[in-house]
Amino acid sequence: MRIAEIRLTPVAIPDKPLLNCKGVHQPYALRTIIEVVCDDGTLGLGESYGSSKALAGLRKAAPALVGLDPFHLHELHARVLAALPEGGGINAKSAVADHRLTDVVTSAFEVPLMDIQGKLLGRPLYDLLGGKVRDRVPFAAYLFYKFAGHIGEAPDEWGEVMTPQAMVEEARRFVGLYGFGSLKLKGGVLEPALEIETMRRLREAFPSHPLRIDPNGGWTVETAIHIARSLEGVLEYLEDPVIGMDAMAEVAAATSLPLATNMIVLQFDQIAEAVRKGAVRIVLSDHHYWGGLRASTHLAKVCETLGLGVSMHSNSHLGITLAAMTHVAAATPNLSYACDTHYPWTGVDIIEGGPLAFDRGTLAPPPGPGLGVGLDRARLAEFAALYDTCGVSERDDTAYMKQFDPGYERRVPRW
Ligand SMILES: O=C([O-])C(=O)C[C@H](O)[C@@H](O)C(=O)[O-]
Repeated sequence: MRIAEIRLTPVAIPDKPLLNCKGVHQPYALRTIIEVVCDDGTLGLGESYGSSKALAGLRKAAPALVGLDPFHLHELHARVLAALPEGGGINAKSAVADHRLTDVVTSAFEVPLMDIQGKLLGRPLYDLLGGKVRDRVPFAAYLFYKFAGHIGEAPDEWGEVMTPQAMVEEARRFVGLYGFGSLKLKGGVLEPALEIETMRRLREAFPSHPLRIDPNGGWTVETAIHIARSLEGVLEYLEDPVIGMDAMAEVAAATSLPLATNMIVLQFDQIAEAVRKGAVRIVLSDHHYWGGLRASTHLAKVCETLGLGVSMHSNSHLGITLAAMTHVAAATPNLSYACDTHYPWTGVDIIEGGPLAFDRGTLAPPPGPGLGVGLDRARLAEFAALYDTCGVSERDDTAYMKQFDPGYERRVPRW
């Protein structure tokens, strides 16, 4: 059996005006849906970033994969490296490092190949990762400060969330609708005193929910140490308070709170320095850029060996990604924190049966062989058409923020 055809479909999905330290989410988030078809007709599904750089990398590598045995994942990586000899970075979120394009592209194709493997074997994907160690995977509510609505539009159903009290209401709604048992706040948006107050109010309102805050490196070392010390005993961990390995190490040394990251440890060769410097105690995995699902379980093993915790990062995404995250989380013994997910914010999907439903904040890996999800082709066509017409071709939270506030400047750190 060999790969016969690969189809790449960029899609745009409606998103909410969610704030972070660099601006605000545009009205549409971009993704690429990947279909890998084998010569016997078996179809594997995947989902990756929708930025033009990611799409260009996927498009360039795809022809080189025709003829590949879907079980030969080392060869997949070798073919991606050969097809993208210039390499390069993608999806920069920090001053430290980009995600490696070749890892992103390998990851993007590894998921559909493993979906195919599962379908051929008649086994769920988690069985190809060592079998599941939990039946249900816990996810965290991903709380955002937000504007009431997009420019020129009526307020959305979540309304404006720009105060600590409004955030408690957002959290109540998330917990009420989805049953989430952990809460993560996207910070770096309001001035530090207000974000400290937000976390304290969340603690009062949800006394037993683990809490975390992630300003995406939006604080100076001084601010971060102040906030960390103020929230000791309140948070389970503090994610990427500052930019850079040395700055993270300085904050880590000044607080008892464990620091987590998806900004200073993005690939395997950054782990050793982080450990040497004592910069982080928890690494956030993400199969989209760590090299795939198997690489995510390898990361977990490395973290276990080094005494680091493992949690899971997300970006705006659809159900193929959520299914993949759930399979890998189900098969990762030491993934001991609830996974991040943006999924409820978009609330639409291109998978058959509509969006996957959380129960008590958890998801079971979809049943059936492979990933366990199929494509709703009408919905795929709808969001592909939206990609062509929506006017968004790159994520640029800062440019969109300037439409709300012409004086806004991108500053990291901001506070
Ligand atoms: O944990 C993170 O760093 C993220 O979730 C990255 C995202 O891009 C987040 O900052 C967002 O959606 O604004």
